[in-house]
Amino acid sequence: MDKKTQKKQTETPEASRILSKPRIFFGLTFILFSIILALSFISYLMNWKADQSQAGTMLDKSIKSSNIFGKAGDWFGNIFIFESIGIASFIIAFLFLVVGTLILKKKMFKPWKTIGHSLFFICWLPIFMGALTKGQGVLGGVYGYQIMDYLNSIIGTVGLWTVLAASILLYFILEFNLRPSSIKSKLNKINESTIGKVRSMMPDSDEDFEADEELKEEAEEELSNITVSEVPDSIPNNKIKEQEPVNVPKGFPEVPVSTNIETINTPNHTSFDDEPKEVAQSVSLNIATKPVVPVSTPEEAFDIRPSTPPVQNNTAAQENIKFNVEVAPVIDILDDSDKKSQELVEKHGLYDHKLDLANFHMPPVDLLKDYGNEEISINKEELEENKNKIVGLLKNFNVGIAEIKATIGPTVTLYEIVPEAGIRVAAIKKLQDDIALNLSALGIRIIAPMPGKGTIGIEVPRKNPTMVSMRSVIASHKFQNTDMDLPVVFGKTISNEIFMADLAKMPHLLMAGATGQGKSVGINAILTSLLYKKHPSELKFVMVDPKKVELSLYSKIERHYLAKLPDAEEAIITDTNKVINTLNSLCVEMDTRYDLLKNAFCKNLKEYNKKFAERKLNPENGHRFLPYIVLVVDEFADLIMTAGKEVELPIARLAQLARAVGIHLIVATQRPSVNVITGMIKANFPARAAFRVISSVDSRTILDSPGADQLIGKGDMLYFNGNEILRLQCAFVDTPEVERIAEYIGEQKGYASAFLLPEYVSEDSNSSTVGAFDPNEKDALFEDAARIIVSTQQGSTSMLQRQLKLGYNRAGRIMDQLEASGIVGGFNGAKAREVLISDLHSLEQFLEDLRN
Ligand SMILES: Nc1ncnc2c1ncn2[C@@H]1O[C@H](COP(=O)(O)OP(=O)(O)OP(=O)(O)O)[C@@H](O)[C@H]1O
Repeated sequence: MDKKTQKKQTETPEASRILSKPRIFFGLTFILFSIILALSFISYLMNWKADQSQAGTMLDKSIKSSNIFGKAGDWFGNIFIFESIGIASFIIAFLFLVVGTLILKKKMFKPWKTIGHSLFFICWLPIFMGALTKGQGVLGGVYGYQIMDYLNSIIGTVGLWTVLAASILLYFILEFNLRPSSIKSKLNKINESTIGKVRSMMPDSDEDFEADEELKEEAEEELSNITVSEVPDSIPNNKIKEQEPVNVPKGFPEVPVSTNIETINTPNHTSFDDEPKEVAQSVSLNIATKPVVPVSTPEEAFDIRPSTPPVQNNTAAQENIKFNVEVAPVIDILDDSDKKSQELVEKHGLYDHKLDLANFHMPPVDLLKDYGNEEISINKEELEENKNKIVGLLKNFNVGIAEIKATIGPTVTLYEIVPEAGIRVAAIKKLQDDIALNLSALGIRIIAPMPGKGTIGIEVPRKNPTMVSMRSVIASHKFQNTDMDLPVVFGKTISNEIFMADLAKMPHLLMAGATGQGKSVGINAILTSLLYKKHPSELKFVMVDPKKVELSLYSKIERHYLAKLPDAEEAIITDTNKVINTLNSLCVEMDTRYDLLKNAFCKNLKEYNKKFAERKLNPENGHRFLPYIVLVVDEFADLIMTAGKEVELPIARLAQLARAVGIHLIVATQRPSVNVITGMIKANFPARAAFRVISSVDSRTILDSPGADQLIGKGDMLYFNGNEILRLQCAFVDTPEVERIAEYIGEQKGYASAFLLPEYVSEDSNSSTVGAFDPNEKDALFEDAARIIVSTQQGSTSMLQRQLKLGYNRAGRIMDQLEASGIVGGFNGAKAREVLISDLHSLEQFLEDLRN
């Protein structure tokens, strides 16, 4: 069956029209035979009396026949007309014609319908002719007469005629859909000459033998007549034909009157005036298939109201019901704390974290050096030379090029190649190393294929690169109008666009690059962009610089932007031991921040600070405005070498958890080897920046792919954002520029000290750091704190914060005093401290002793 359908599908219309020879032969034979039969019958009817005697004398040459087809004609006439069905024999001849046309693939007749009609008349006509001629003549044939005679004897003459009339009537009603309304509408239509029009527009109307088809069309026209307002005159006839599925069913089914009837408008309503039920039928069918047409004036609508009284009653009833609509007022339910915060906001306004340094001025762009014209110059000779080199080289590897396009960036030109049809990118990818070797000039990087482009990219360094100055990117519209939380402008892309990323979203950055390749400049570019965008109250840096010289420039901004441990002399940490304490202190700060966020029901720092600004968080409960903290670690390899796991663990912990509380890490290293950038660290630093590294192994360590070893240095970098690798030219900011910025900030009024990180006391230095207890210096809340701790038996600083409504630092100091006095044990990591006094009575005695 499948084969058949396939065959059918593959046959073109022309092919299907070509007839095979047997087909032609048999088709024509049938048609010819039908003609012979018909002519024989006609001839027989004219001479049957004379010829009847000749029947059975077929082989007797002496007897001549008057039939135009001779004795054969006589024989046919005798067999079919006389001895069988009378003039209904013509239907037999006609059926031969139908079969002939079907064999010849002439779709003149619908075979099954034609056979159906023919059979009816083959049965009906002989009886009718038999009854009409009362057996005289040959018009009814022997069968016709005998059946008529038989029926006559059973049901009588009247009964016979009734049966004949009823059967022909039923035939017309069922087959041709003849009912009074359609006859009437047909007559109307004829009057309006629409049938003539429609038929003339139909392509094969002359071939349309079927009377029922014609009647169907008339029924459709009748429908289209009802919806004349919707069907423009210009709609061709085939549009009307499309309505065939809406054909009026043969059995006149009862169609319920739609309630939408009133909205139907028809200009022809007069033709249905006397038959409202019929109208309702047609209309509801229309509703099912066509959109309802709104009525402008109800008078123009159908006169069908009697058939739809419930609708009117309903409408009337609906009109009488009073219908009130009330819009519920939006009830703003404020709990006590919300009310209080609203009152505070009304009284003092939103909390402004910048107020402490209200007169602070952000550094102006002028502090950055103007390096002059940064427009990219196009060197046509260089472009041509590189192009020829690339085309020639790829030819050596049998890689044809269909198209080549160059995009000139600040330091490199990207040649995008569309390979010739048939050359697979995978094949070129295989050749990547060979091509790179052949294009051995430093800095060539092949990207096969270019992500999302289907081309191959070859990056070739320019002979005269254009420098990207920090000033140009900071002054750019893009940077000035950014809404990023921690905007970092790296430089420009290969297509000379300014590239920015949000450190808050990165959320931590791993940087690598061999010495002298631009890593320090890169860190300065990052810090500069943050300094140009963030107020000192919003951002604090924790700087770790084992090399001691790289970040020392920033010491001037200590009281504005830097954070340090309470006991640290300098904010920029250079001592490995202090680095460990600082990193752990950051972990404590992270935990504290999580506690604060949890108590404030906030998911992240931004939400928390917003709530705090709206005065919804009480500072007495330890809440405070939380600045972003950016930890910058230069020479990470050095730290790992000296402190190993002690550094790696807090870094990994911070990297894993700190993003939500606004602590972000920038970790830079010269040697991106696997023992420095361990799997644990790498997994938590999705954003990576690679300057030129020494080997492709290093490149793979930092970026998980080669390429960083092919860079040309001087700020040429690859940036991996977790999805794709981008080649960038890092913005250049020189040391004097950074100095100027630091000076500008440092000269302004700052905080009393650097932002103090929570104190972290390592287990082995417990006794040494918490000094001896001095009762004279004890905090005013010392005794209250001691009572809380002993009564709850929990040595927790955050509990003290909550209970005594203290800030973290004061609570921490009290806890240190409690430890020094021997009420609580030493710092116990994440766990609460041990409480050394078991009950309040003992405590009171202890406090009494202390007082004395
Ligand atoms: N973005 C840049 N644009 C132009 N030149 C740059 C850029 N970055 C660095 N350079 C040049 O490269 C030199 C070295 O840069 P940088 O000091 O940043 O290297 P480094 O990788 O930090 O080296 P080290 O690790 O030894 O400190 C700079 O003095 C400068 O001349």
